[in-house]
Amino acid sequence: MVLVKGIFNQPNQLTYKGFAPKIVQAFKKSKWRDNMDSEQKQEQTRVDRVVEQIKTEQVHIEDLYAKAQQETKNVEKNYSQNAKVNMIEADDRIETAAEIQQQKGLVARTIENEAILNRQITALKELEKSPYFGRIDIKGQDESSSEPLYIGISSFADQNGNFLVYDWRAPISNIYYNGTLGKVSYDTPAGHMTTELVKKRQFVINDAKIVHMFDINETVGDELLQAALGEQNDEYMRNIVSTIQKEQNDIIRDTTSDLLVVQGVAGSGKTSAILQRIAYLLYHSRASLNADEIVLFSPNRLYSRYISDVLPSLGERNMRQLTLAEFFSRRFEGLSVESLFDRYENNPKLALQEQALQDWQESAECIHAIQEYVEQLSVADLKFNDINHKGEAFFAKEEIAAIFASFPTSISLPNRFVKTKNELIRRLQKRTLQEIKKDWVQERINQIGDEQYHNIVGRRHFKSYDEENRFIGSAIVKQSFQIIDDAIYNNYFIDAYQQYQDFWQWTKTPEGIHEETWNNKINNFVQNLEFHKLNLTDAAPLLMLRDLIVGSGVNRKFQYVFVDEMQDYSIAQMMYLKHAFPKAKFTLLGDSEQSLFKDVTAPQELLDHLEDALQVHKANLITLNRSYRSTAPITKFAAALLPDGDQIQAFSRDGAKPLVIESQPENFSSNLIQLCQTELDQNGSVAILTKNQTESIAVEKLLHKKFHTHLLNDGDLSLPKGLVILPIYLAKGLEFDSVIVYNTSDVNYHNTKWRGTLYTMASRAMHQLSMISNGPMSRLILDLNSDLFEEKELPKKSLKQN
Ligand SMILES: Nc1ncnc2c1ncn2[C@@H]1O[C@H](COP(=O)(O)OP(=O)(O)OP(=O)(O)O)[C@@H](O)[C@H]1O
Repeated sequence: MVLVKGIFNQPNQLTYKGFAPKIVQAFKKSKWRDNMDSEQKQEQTRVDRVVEQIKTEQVHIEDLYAKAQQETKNVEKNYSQNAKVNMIEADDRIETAAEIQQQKGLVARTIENEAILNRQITALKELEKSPYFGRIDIKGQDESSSEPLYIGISSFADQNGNFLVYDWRAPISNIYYNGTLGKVSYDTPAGHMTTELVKKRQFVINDAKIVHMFDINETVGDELLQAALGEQNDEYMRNIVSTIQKEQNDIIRDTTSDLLVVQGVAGSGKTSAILQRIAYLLYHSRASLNADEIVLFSPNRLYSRYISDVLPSLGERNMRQLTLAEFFSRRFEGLSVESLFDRYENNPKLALQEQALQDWQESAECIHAIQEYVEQLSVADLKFNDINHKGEAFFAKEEIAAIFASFPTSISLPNRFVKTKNELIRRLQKRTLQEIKKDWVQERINQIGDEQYHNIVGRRHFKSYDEENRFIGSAIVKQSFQIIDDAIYNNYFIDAYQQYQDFWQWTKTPEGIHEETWNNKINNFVQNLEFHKLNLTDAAPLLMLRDLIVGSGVNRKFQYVFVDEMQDYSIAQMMYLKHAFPKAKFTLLGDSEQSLFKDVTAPQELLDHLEDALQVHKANLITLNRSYRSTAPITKFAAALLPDGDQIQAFSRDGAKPLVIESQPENFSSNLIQLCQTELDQNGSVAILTKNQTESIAVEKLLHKKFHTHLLNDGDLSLPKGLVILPIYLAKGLEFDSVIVYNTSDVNYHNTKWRGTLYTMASRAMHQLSMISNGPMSRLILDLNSDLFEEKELPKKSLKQN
């Protein structure tokens, strides 16, 4: 047992969920019992004192906040007055513009100031309820006594600058998470420090009252974790700062790796770890990193919403969040890019040849082939498009090619492309000036209505009729030529799709892929284009090709990229992300066993592939094998579904064994209804997980008259309480109090390739798991050791009642 010493003030009241009665008994008799009252009293006195100071500080900050709000109002008022004046004369305009700029800066600063104070108030309110969760007593080498330090969600100092609470992210706090009693070390900006850890204590403080106190020796005691995990599922994920485990702490505090790969079993805290990692990074690089420079690729929008509260609860702003489908859609305007879910729903089975081709397209070799192709391109190979205006070529492709060819080949392809763009813009400006003199423009000027005149002219004064005529003419032509300007700006004068086809003709058919499969692929690509569709497998290579030619698509602003559920990404997609965010450090998390689309890859092999493909200097692999989400019986059951599941360690939390219910077709509906009712009676959130959307729709039809059901789909943004029905791919990253896996019949889950899917479904359950089949149960389940589950025959009587 990790517990060294426990101190309870009121042992009889130890009803806190998750605390074993054995522990309570042990401490009732414990020899430290005599000290308990006085120690906890002392700690409570300190809590009271700190809370008093927090309250005083809160009053002070609230006062500053009120003043800041007033200041923002004043500055904004000033700004809008300044913005109105002096727009008539050119000189005045320049002066006003400068003033407005200055005022804008002022507004932004006061708003920022207000936001900082607001965040401080929120943090203080949290601290007031629970000022800290940990205490470490450390003793320097030459010191005779130890010094206690208290650790909480944010730091708090008294008026003399003495820290009453240390932020959990402060260098010294690392000892709390990492150190066992004895000699410990920690890193500070000033270097590596060593000290002696003489005491480590955990607190549960609710509403400024100490509910529990433990003295522990190891990272963070199981007791507190038990309590945290025993609670019911929330609509939003919670932060885990008071119970971070050692391996999770390694992920959170890694600041040196360019590529951090985390392979963690289901429920091992990968998502939690990255969110606390983001909070940690924001704290440590406060001056040089802000939340807008971090992007998290999430599996779906439900997940995005589910995790959206963690960073704010730690006093930080959320990072940007995107799904891969959203990212691609933004880059292919006008095309509908297949999502992972479309692929899963529509095309689960590929013939061997098609699979081989898809594997190639998703590999590093495909991206390398694209790079080689682009390097050898000559002007003659480039597929230029005419830029059209009113059905005619405004810039013919021959003219564009000639401009391009006029730049020396010593200049890189993307640079020649940019120069071509600039030349086209120059030519467009010249033609704009010529166009003004044309009859159609003069006619339009003569017909111009009052409203349009005012829109164009505003409050300007002209010295002559000619000047006014030129001004209005230029506005009319610019409006008409806008489409050309856009085409140049968006690189529409290169036909990336034709170029991509050319790449397919140029590149050698990879080994093992038949010529026919290859040609079919090209035809299929062209056909899809006609319907404005693009296969997901084509997205990364096509974007890479386009970006390498035109030199676009790169965002150097982002410093960190996080990818959750990385097992659902291809290496080609990862390479594209690295290309798109060249300055970013990458943290990739996943569980290859939860892959719905691919085979399992060993963690080290995956890291080697990624290290190679992403060309990073410092790569680090961390594996997490302990699963926290589910009770031990559920984790053991889920692990047994996998051929190599024995590496998964269950966290010791008791619970009922998973239920396995085989129903005859005639009883299936009533059994399912009965099961739902039982689960709803006992749990806040119950999810029926299906293989796909079609099944989900069928379940909803069956149940909606009996229950208030929520059928979830790709577009849903929030996770309601009660009974939800969703396909497994939408449940990625989520968890529910109770999970019912729908129709685990042998017909539905016959093949061993479904093991990963069943594992993913089972591992979504926190407290209760049921598998219900229509007809004979899947062998994948029945073949498990029968100790792992409880087979349940639902009583006929109650079935009739339903
Ligand atoms: N150290 C911890 N303290 C308290 N709770 C934890 C801790 N680690 C994980 N958990 C809890 O365990 C559950 C699973 O965590 P999380 O979702 O981060 O795991 P995951 O590895 O991303 O899971 P999956 O891959 O299955 O989606 C969450 O409820 C989380 O709050």
